[in-house]
Amino acid sequence: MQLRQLSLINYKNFESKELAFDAKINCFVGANGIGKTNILDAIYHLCFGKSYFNPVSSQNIRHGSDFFVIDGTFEKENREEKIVCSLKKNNKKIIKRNGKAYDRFADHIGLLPLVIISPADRDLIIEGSETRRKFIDGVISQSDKSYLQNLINYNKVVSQRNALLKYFAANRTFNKDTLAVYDEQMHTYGSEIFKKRTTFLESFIPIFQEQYKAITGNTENVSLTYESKLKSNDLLSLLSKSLDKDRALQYTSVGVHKDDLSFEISEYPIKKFGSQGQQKSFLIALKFAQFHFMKSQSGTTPILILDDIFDKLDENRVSHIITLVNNENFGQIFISDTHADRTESIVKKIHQSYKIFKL
Ligand SMILES: Nc1ncnc2c1ncn2[C@@H]1O[C@H](COP(=O)(O)OP(=O)(O)OP(=O)(O)O)[C@@H](O)[C@H]1O
Repeated sequence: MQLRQLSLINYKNFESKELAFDAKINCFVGANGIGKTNILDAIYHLCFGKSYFNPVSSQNIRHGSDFFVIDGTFEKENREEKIVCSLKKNNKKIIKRNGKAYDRFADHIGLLPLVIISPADRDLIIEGSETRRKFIDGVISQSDKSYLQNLINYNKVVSQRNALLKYFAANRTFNKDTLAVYDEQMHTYGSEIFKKRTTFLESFIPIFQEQYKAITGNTENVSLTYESKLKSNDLLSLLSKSLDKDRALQYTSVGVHKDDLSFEISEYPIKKFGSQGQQKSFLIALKFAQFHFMKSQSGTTPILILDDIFDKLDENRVSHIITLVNNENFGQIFISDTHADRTESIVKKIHQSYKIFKL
């Protein structure tokens, strides 16, 4: 799959921009704040219907304008896919595929697989567990629509259960039977989510380990572990055990909405004990593993976006990444970097066709 052309109107700092891409490697180079990441984000926007960096859609409209349009022509399995994503201030966003607007944006997800690696991914290491759950859920949902539906149903039941716990506390009352209805539903949806997360991670973790070894030259010992209380108990008994606690807290303290991933280097949390380069390598391995997983699930080679990934990596690691990109049949790649010379010398080593856009 590849993106052939991109045109932007009033998207972030671009009033108007037209770009035609190389089928393999495209690099955006230029000074800080010039708009390199904004172009990458526009590509992400076309594939996912939203920005990777700014979830408030209206803030992606260029200051002083009242709409944006992103227009891209992709080629997937020898078919042209023309995607237009537009937003007018105070209106709903519209995403059109070959001239036809989607009723549900969720239907667009998965059509154009893409993996992005950006400095913002550091949140996966430093932020709370929600970011890591979102990562797993995002990867699984792209190839499994029923997982996404289960997740939506589960989250709805959790908020209803929380509202009920609050109601009980406010009115100094309690009804075991009403709560049991929610517990049953949480158990049904939650067990399915737990099963799919477990199966996903069983195949994902070895790919991740392989990628990390390839990036670092097998010099470090890292681990990625799925943490869930459902590993040792079913959700119904967990809910029953934590009933007194939940009533006191007025929210549901156990369930798959509390699952996490633990990231360790030499058996210590990478958040506290990993260097910046080690953390970056860990994130790149995580995203490369996502790339391979998505490729095997969808049969389509995702677009790969590498936003500013070379900073803080030593020459060895950069050269291992180049070897990986060379060997492993990656498809179209978009790269941003502030150093034009560094980028050119790196992409030359990839031995593929490339285009450099100086912004
Ligand atoms: N809605 C908007 N309207 C106008 N300009 C915007 C808007 N949103 C962001 N910008 C501008 O976009 C610029 C940032 O662009 P971007 O993040 O793409 O830079 P970059 O080239 O990747 O820089 P760096 O090398 O520092 O990462 C900033 O100057 C910012 O003010």
